[in-house]
Amino acid sequence: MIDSTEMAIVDRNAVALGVRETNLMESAGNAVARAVRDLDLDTPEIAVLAGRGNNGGDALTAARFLADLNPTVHLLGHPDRIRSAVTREKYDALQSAEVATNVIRDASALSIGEPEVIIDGVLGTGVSGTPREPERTAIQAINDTEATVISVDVPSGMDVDTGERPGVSVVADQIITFHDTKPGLADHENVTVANIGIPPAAERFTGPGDLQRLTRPTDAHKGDFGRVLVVGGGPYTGAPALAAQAALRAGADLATVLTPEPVADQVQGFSEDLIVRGLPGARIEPTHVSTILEAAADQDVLILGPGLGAADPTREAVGQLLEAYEGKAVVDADAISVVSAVETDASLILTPHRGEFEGLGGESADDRDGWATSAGRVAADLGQTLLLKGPHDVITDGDRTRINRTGNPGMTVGGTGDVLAGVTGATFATLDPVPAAAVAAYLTGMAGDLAAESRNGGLLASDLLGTLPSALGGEQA
Ligand SMILES: NC(=O)C1=CN([C@@H]2O[C@H](COP(=O)(O)OP(=O)(O)OC[C@H]3O[C@@H](n4cnc5c(N)ncnc54)[C@H](O)[C@@H]3O)[C@@H](O)[C@H]2O)[C@H](O)CC1
Ligand SMILES: [K+]
Repeated sequence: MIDSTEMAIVDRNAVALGVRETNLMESAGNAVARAVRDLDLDTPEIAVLAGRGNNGGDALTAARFLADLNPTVHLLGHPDRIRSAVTREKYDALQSAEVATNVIRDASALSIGEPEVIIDGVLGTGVSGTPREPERTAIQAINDTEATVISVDVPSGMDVDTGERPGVSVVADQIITFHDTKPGLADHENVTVANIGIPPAAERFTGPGDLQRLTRPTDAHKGDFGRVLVVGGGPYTGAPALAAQAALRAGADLATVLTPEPVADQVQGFSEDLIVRGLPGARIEPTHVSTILEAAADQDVLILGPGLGAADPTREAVGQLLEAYEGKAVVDADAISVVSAVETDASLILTPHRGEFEGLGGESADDRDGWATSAGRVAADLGQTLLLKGPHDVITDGDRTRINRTGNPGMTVGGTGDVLAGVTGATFATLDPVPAAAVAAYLTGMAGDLAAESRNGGLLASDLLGTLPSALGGEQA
């Protein structure tokens, strides 16, 4: 079962793996054509109703596979308004093959007669709201016939995630859906899931499709995209600054750093973009917990750990903080080992490297699947989400597991973990834990790959601050 957001991500990640969209559409169209032939009708009259999106493209492809049965195609709109090149390519092939086509410029021009079979390629997962003209008239015309109706992917007009039919929608005899079933099809008794050649890797591995989760509405305003609070520093000063800057570069609106007084000026010195507040004393300790909780109250995500050090008072403070905090937090570095010792109602993403992971009771493994299994077990035991860093990162909450393959050996340089923690804080502000960690791992690794591309060696963690915006924009190394 996969919803339309995940399907669009998987679709894009399949293309990034090298599976061409035109081939996906060929497989989709062929599956629909096979369903028509399986009706075993003797030279049936077939009407193909195609919208201007890729759902229409699938239907046009099916028409070509059925050309020997002389189908009639009804294209809803002028060919020049076909949305994608791949659908336009299928349309052009039909025209070259002289398959009978009516271009429906206006709903009143639609006349589909009394076909025995209708292929419903009017609207698919790209529908938004109630069907407008001429799709609306097409849907009604389909429902007014006695034909056997085969819907491409989803019955046109249905919201495939909810099954709702806000306006008119096709009453299908059969639905040929692609790759995996969809939530809205659960109640339909005749759904066929067609494998269209999208490999499981397109779901398991992160890719550029994951960035679709970060789309921003245009009417956004300050703070919509996340206020993050970094609690770090003490023995170290660069770490909290890197994490906070990375959060901003990855899309957070505001980054505040709470750090011990003696280093507050140094941390501020790294960047005027940060809001830095000092806490009394040389390190974070239990007396600071109430101040931190108060500051965290109007933030979206806490990033706990960069540069904190492992002194006992600091560990004690981290434990008290986690026991009292009920929001979202990224837990990194020395703060990680405290998590297994406390009860918390917070929603956490832990970002351990392998050593910190073993400190949580994780078992080392000699292959990626072994690490993934072990990480799933630790995540399930903790009831939290893990982003286990490695040559390939493992993201898991014990139920869903993703693998991130971006990044390069140059990123073992100090500070990249702080950057990852910051990026994760930014994504976690607007996404659920597993998608947030998956996008963050992909982005940080891609930023590292882009930075490494323009150098041979000598990568610095701060270089990633410069390439994160390109990675966010979908640029690939
Ligand atoms: N997921 C896969 O692996 C594959 C999916 N395929 C097919 O692609 C469609 C989704 O295509 P998309 O272009 O995103 O959208 P649609 O074709 O569903 O519709 C968009 C089309 O319709 C117009 N539109 C949107 N809302 C309305 C409305 N309320 N009234 C009228 N018109 C509307 C919009 O303007 C566009 O023109 C998926 O379902 C699959 O069938 C791939 O082809 C194969 C792989
Ligand atoms: K459809």
